[in-house]
Amino acid sequence: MELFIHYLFMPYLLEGIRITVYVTAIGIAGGAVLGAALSLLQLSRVRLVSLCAKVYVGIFRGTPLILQMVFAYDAMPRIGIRLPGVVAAGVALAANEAPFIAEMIRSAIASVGAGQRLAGKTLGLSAWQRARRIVWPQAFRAALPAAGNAVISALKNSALAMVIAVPELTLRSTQLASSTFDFFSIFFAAGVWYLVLTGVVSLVQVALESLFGYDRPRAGTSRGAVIQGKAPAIGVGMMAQGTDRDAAQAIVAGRVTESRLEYADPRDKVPEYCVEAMNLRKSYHGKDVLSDVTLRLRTGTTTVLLGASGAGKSTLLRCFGLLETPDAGEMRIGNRRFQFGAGSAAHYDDKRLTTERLAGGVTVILQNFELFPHMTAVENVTLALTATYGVGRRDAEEVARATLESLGLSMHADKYPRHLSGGQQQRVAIARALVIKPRLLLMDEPTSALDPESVNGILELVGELKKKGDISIIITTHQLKVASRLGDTVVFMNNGQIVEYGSAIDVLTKATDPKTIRFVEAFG
Ligand SMILES: Nc1ncnc2c1ncn2[C@@H]1O[C@H](COP(=O)(O)OP(=O)(O)OP(=O)(O)O)[C@@H](O)[C@H]1O
Repeated sequence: MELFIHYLFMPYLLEGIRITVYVTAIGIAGGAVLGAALSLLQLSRVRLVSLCAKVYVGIFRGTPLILQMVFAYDAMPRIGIRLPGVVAAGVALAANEAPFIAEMIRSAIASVGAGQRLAGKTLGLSAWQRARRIVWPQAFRAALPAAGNAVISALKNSALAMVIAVPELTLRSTQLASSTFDFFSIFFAAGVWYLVLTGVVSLVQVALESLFGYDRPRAGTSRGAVIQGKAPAIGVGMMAQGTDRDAAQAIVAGRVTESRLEYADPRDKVPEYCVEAMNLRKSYHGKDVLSDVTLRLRTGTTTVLLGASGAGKSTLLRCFGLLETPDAGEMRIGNRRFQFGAGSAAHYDDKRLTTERLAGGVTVILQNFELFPHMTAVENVTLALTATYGVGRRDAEEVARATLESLGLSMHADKYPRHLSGGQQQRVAIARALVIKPRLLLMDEPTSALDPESVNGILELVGELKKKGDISIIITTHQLKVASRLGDTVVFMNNGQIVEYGSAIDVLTKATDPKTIRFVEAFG
């Protein structure tokens, strides 16, 4: 035992630990930079670039680290690069770790669903803002466990640096043991030090996971607390009441018009129709999903797109929301006109569609809410105000809290989405959409994931929104209850076509199309 303690704190071995940590640090830092570059290069549209990246991955993943260490130390001087052993070992470790880190980054980014990016688009965020505010923070959290493993494996792999005579912990232990023949005490002490180092990495990993996890408690600001302290108001009809809320709404109104991206269409130039579609067509992989859709929806009304699963409702809604571009046809959203297909000279890229969406005051509430899980409810609602409209953080938060309060969510403003019920999450999604004062609100299956009680709550909420009359709403659903309660107009879709159109009562009770009749009978 005495010998073990003696070796445990022996300066000769402690110096070995310092070198081990140094080699590992070079390996991880270099591997992270190289891995990030590799993950980007592998996605390159230039085939030669992506091919080079893949060849690199193939070579460094397929050969032993020990060979790479020897190669870095022996071969580099032949091309005029002479590195000290410690650095050569770190560089070889970095080159070896890079493909694994690239894979870790790629899978962490892929773990952020497409719906999250789409939700960012509905709020008007640019591609850069979506990456920075939505994708990377979630990918970072997803990568933390794998990153901890990568550091631990680099720490252990650094022992291979002994083959190029780097005096790290393992080499020093070996040298010491071969001169004293006290193998057990020396290797036991070295093993304990490796455990301490990997233990520290694990602790840092756990701390980071908890720091960036979705369960950490979040306190509201003092300004938020003032608004939170009031009795919750149920229903959007109450949004206009109460001086705090008026003030908050006035703030956003003022900031929105001052912001860098004003509505291109003034609100007083209200068109008769909020949406006009002429011969819209859309196909995926050669299969027609929308066929010659022609439709006109009056401004200020609520339209329900009804139909069986796969009828094309969501696709049509995404086209109206400028999240998808039809292959052919014409569309008018508010005062903005769009032409698609052969006769159109317009190029609708991501940036143009975002600008048009903002100009038309269009937003979409996606199926399954798509709240950002790394943000609290109030942060979700604040995002579009700060990122898209340039509202200051404090003002934006005040407006967001007021909006949440008006939807009966003041008690939940500082909770993460995973701590909210389905109905509460849907309300937050509605608050996130309403806070930017849309003129056209598109809701994709807003009640499909909810229990009957929450469905009634959402129907009431949208009903109150309708009463305000300054917003046009389009809802997709396959629930007749939604159509009968909310639809001024009901459109029945089948196989990408509109087969029935009229008032809710007409479509639900006097339909002439056989598919519609069967659907109403089956679900009525
Ligand atoms: N991005 C896509 N790529 C390929 N096919 C797609 C895509 N989006 C939709 N589709 C296909 O288009 C058809 C219509 O889908 P859509 O989601 O519009 O129907 P829906 O009526 O909204 O159905 P649901 O009620 O189940 O949401 C389906 O067959 C679907 O598989």
